[in-house]
Amino acid sequence: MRLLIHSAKQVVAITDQDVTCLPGRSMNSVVVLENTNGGVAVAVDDEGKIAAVGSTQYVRELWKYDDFDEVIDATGKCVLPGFVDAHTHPVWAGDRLDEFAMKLAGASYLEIHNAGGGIFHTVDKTVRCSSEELYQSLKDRLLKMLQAGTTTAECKTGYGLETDAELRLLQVLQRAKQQLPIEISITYCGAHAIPKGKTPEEATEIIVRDQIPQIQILMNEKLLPVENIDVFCEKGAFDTEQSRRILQAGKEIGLRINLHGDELNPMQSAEMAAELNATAVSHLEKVSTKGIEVMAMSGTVAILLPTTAYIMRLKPPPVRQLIEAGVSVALGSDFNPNAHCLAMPTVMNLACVTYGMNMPEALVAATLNAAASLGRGRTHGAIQKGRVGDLVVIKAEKWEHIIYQLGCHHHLIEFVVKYGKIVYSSTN
Ligand SMILES: N=CN[C@@H](CCC(=O)O)C(=O)O
Ligand SMILES: [Zn+2]
Repeated sequence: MRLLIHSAKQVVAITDQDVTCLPGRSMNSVVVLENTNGGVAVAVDDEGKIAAVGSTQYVRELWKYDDFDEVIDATGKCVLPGFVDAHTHPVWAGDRLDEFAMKLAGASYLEIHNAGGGIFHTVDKTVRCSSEELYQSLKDRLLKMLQAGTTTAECKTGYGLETDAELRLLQVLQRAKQQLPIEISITYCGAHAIPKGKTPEEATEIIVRDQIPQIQILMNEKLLPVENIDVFCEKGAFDTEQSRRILQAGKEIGLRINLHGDELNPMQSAEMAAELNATAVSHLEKVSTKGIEVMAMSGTVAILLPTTAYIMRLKPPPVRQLIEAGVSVALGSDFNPNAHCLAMPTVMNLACVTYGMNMPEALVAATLNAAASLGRGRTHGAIQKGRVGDLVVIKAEKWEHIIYQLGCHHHLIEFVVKYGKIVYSSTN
C-alpha cells in the first residue's frame, strides 16, 4: 500500500453517491466524514487509487501501519480532494504588467486587444522564446499550482496561433505532462485570436485544413496526447459560425469541446455549444436564458472564472440562474498574463464573495465538477473508494478555512498528494 492518512478531524468526500458531477442545487452540500472516536482515515493502494475511506479504527482493521510506504497523522487536520483547475493558459513568455496598469487607468480588455496588445503581445514574446525557456517557466507555474493544492489542471495552448508555433506549445505541454507530478489535460486552442494579416475566415480555414489534421496525425501516432479543443468565440476573435466549424472539426478527430464563450458580448456560444454536445463552456458572463436552459439539457459544464471578471471588473455571470437551472458549475483560475492567479483557494474565495456561491458550491466546482469538465468525473474530484488518491491535507479543524482564509493557503496546506504520493510537503 502506498499511503495511509489517519486520525483526521474531517475528510471531505464530496459525495458518497455513484455520480460523475453534481449539477445545480445538488452542489449545495458536500459529504464530510467525521468520527469522534479516533478520527477518519484514507488508504491509497499501490496503483494510486483510494482503497478505503472510513473511521481510523475501521481502516486499521484492514491494514497495519507497516503495510504502507508512508503514513500521515492528520490529528486536528482536514483532508480534501486535490483541486482540479478547469481552465488555464500556462505556456507563454513575457508579462503584461503595463497592461494591468492601463486597465487600472480605465482601458478595456478589447481596446487593448484591438490595438495589437493583449494576446498579440504575448504571442510576439512567446514565439521568440526557446522551447526550453518556455518549459522552465511552465514548470515553475505548474509546481506553484501544485503547492496551492491543484493536482489536475487543464492547460491550453493559444499563444502560438501559427501552425508550427501551436504544435511547439503542444509539445512543451506534453513534456510537462510526462515529467511533472501534476496531471495535465491538454487543450489545443489555436483559435485564440486572429493572427495579424489574416481575416477570421482565413484563420478558420487554416485551423480546419492544416492545424487540426496535423494534430490528428500526431495523435494517431501517439506522439501528442491532446484531449480538448477550444475557441475564443467573441467579437474581434472567432464568430459563432467560425467557432462551430472549428469545434466540429476537433470533435471529428476525437477531442472534447471546451470553449471560451459569451464572455464580453452575447454570442449565443452556449446554444452552439449545447448543439455540439460540448463538454464545457468557460466564462458565460453574457450567456442568455435560452443558453442556460440548453446547457442544462445537454449536460454541458459551465466553467466560471472569477479572477478574470474581478480583474476586468465584469458583471458576474448569472451564477444563481445557472445553478437553479440544473447546470453543473465548475471553477478555473484562468491563469494567463491577463489574470495572474495560480491558486484555486483564492478562486474559491472570489467565487463566494463576488459570485455569491456558498462554500460547498465553490468546493464542488473546484473538485468534482471541474473533473467532469475534463472527462474525469468518474475518477477524480472526490474521496471515494476506486477514485484516484489525489488529496490535500490542511492544518485546520474545519475544511472551510481553505476558502475563508483569503491568501493564506500557503500557511494552511501541509501536504499535497498525487496518486497516493506526497508531491508537496510544507515542512520540506
Ligand atoms: N479570452 C481569452 N483568453 C483568456 C485571456 C487570454 C489573454 O488575455 O492572454 C481568458 O480566458 O481570459
Ligand atoms: Zn481563458
